[in-house]
Amino acid sequence: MLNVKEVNSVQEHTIFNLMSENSHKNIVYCLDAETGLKAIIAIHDTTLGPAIGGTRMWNYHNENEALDDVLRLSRSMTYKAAITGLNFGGGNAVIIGDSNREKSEVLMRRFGRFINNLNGQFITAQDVGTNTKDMEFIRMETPHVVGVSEAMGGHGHPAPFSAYGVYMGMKASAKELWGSDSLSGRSVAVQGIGNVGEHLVKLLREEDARVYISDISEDRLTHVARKYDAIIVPSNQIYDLDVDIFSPCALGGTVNRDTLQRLKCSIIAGSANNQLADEELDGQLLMDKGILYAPDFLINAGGLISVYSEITGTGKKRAMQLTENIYQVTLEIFRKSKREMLTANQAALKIAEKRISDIKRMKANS
Ligand SMILES: NC(=O)c1ccc[n+]([C@@H]2O[C@H](COP(=O)([O-])OP(=O)(O)OC[C@H]3O[C@@H](n4cnc5c(N)ncnc54)[C@H](O)[C@@H]3O)[C@@H](O)[C@H]2O)c1
Repeated sequence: MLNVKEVNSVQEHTIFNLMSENSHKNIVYCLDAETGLKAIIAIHDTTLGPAIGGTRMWNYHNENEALDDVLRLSRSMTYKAAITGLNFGGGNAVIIGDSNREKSEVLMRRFGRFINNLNGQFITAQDVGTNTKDMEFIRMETPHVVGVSEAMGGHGHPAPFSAYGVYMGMKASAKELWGSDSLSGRSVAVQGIGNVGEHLVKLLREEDARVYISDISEDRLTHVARKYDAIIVPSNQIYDLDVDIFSPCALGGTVNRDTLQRLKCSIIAGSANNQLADEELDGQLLMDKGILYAPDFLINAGGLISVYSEITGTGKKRAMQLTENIYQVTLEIFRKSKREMLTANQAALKIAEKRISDIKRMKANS
């Protein structure tokens, strides 16, 4: 059996290895016995600006699962900001716990103090399990938070912008595949109808698409099905539907070797971060199967655009215009992917990485 020193060195070795695998810059563990706060903040890259990213509260099975999630989420924020042309770096935070039972004002405010200690290196906003009210609790302890209500000078929840960007990415995918970007009469399966999913269902139904929905929350299902006349399917059957488009809007990793054997769609376009369990392998499998994949970190950037305009004061209208541009960028990515024989994900990553390295060089030389 390992002694404490050996255990520590094994853990240290593992975490450092994980950090260096994707060049993460910083990881902060936040623990507070009084409030029960257990959180991890990961900063991936700050070449373009301060790291920005959501705070997710989720009942992770263990710390490793939380660490894995925050490392992947923070990395995708770096590329999301880069490809969208924003001057932000990538970061993310996760709070370990059940957001329905364990969230409180003091817990969020204590977490806000940890963010404040980073002196602006990390700015946060809503994600799964956190809402506008939580961001306002964090704001009581630090200015480094966005997504607060309009009454407090913010743009409110960024989800409508995220959903609009996903919708634009979906329409661009339809244009690429079918020659028309109309989604009228098309069938779409939306997995996860939370903040983003519900707004997306609204947009799709307004265009007269046939929409199937799944969620682990019965309340959400009943609410969204009634409001938008969407068709409920059991969670485990969403992958087997014979639909045109699959839209993952819950958690990451739902496009993987197992689900790819079941999916019958022609397009995958959704809001969830890190949809591909294995970017390289699953990206290639998608290509081999002839499924067009709209890269998640590109088409779900509407929320980031919204909080960027909150910080810069450029207004909601401008944020919507920038979000609409996701349509054009998605088409460009598909063209690059065909031209250079890359998966769509690789093509998008290449553009994002180039912007980061160009700016890094420019800064180093001036
Ligand atoms: N909120 C934003 O503006 C934004 C921006 C970019 C990316 N995203 C990503 O989009 C996704 C959704 O974000 P959100 O803000 O709507 O979160 P949310 O918490 O409001 O909604 C997530 C929904 O998914 C459901 N869900 C969880 N596991 C599920 C499963 N296995 N099957 C079906 N449903 C399941 C939850 O019950 C919930 O209703 C997340 O991956 C998030 O990181 C969100």
